[in-house]
Amino acid sequence: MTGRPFAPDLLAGKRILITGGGTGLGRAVARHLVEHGAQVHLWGRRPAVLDEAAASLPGSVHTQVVDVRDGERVDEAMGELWDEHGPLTGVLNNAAANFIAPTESLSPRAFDAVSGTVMKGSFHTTHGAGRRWIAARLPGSVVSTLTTWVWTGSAYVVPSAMGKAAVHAMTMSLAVEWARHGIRLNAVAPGPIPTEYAWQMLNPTGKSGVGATQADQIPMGRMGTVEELANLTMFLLSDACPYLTGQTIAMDGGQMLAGPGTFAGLAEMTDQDWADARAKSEAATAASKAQRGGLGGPH
Ligand SMILES: CCCCCCCCCCC/C=C/C(=O)SCCNC(=O)CCNC(=O)[C@H](O)C(C)(C)COP(=O)(O)OP(=O)(O)OC[C@H]1O[C@@H](n2cnc3c(N)ncnc32)[C@H](O)[C@@H]1OP(=O)(O)O
Ligand SMILES: NC(=O)C1=CN([C@@H]2O[C@H](COP(=O)(O)OP(=O)(O)OC[C@H]3O[C@@H](n4cnc5c(N)ncnc54)[C@H](OP(=O)(O)O)[C@@H]3O)[C@@H](O)[C@H]2O)C=CC1
Repeated sequence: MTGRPFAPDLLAGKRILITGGGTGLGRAVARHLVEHGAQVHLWGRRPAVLDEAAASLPGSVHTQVVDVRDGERVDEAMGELWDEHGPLTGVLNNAAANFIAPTESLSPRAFDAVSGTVMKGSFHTTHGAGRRWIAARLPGSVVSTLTTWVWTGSAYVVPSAMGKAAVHAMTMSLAVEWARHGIRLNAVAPGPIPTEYAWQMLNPTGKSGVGATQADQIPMGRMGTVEELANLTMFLLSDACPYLTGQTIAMDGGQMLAGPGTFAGLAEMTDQDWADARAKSEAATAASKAQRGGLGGPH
């Protein structure tokens, strides 16, 4: 039970941009931001999707049609937003593209479509907000939605893993460069949280539901929830901990750390299995001791 740990005015006075905010996690997090007092701006490429999302959300929500890969359009839209509404206080780099494919089958355009959306899109948006914050001597908070692939990589989604790793590098780099301007950069790396569009890209046939999506291979035995992601994101976009910067926080129920090179699978062992294992290993130790002569245990 996640509950609502924050006061309803946690984000009062905040103006936050969510790229890719018309669907999935971006749209769901937008609802939480609005419900905690923020004015929210949604970017995406499909006007009807953005309009529908904005209409479904309570409170102050605005939309702009922006392809984040287009640096000039990002800067233009950022200027319009600031002129019409005032300075942003935060940015959520959420827009992404992805699909599973054997890497050797990818065309140059396919690589660019995925890696460019993640890497260039996050840079253009962060740069557009950051340079305005610096010019106006205003603080700001940037949060990017990454994946645990920034630490592990992932087969069959190489352009996405490369793009996310680049944004992880941007987060650490600009946290240092812009700290003196009061601009913080952090990131979240969620485990699987099922959304319609992402699952069409990542598990299109049902035959592709391997480790990444299997709840029983996650130590906590379940997928993540939108509420958990929203709470972590809101914490980072709020003034709760201004000293926190440059961090990418995994939120995956322990999935990344329970890899096949670890003993995570031993969670299946029963008490009897453990008793049998102990008896076997103690017998091996006893046999070893018998061969040591005078060189027994510690004194
Ligand atoms: C099993 C479930 C796994 C769960 C994982 C759990 C762990 C969590 C980790 C999740 C991490 C990250 C997830 C995400 O990022 S999900 C986001 C998914 N959402 C989207 O992708 C939305 C946006 N997508 C799109 O806009 C499109 O789908 C696309 C990515 C294709 C980009 O569209 P665009 O219009 O820009 O590009 P084109 O259609 O012109 O295509 C460009 C080139 O790409 C080639 N292409 C397209 N699809 C494929 C494919 N499936 N396989 C190979 N190549 C593809 C296309 O042919 C173009 O190339 P060419 O012109 O050379 O032919
Ligand atoms: N779902 C999950 O389990 C996980 C998701 N994530 C990350 O969370 C984020 C959201 O994913 P999720 O909600 O599942 O997926 P969605 O596909 O629903 O969201 C992606 C959004 O990005 C937008 N978008 C794509 N390309 C562009 C572009 N060039 N310019 C502007 N907007 C664009 C899409 O809208 P449109 O097509 O209209 O432009 C869409 O709204 C992503 O960064 C993803 O990598 C990370 C870990 C796990």
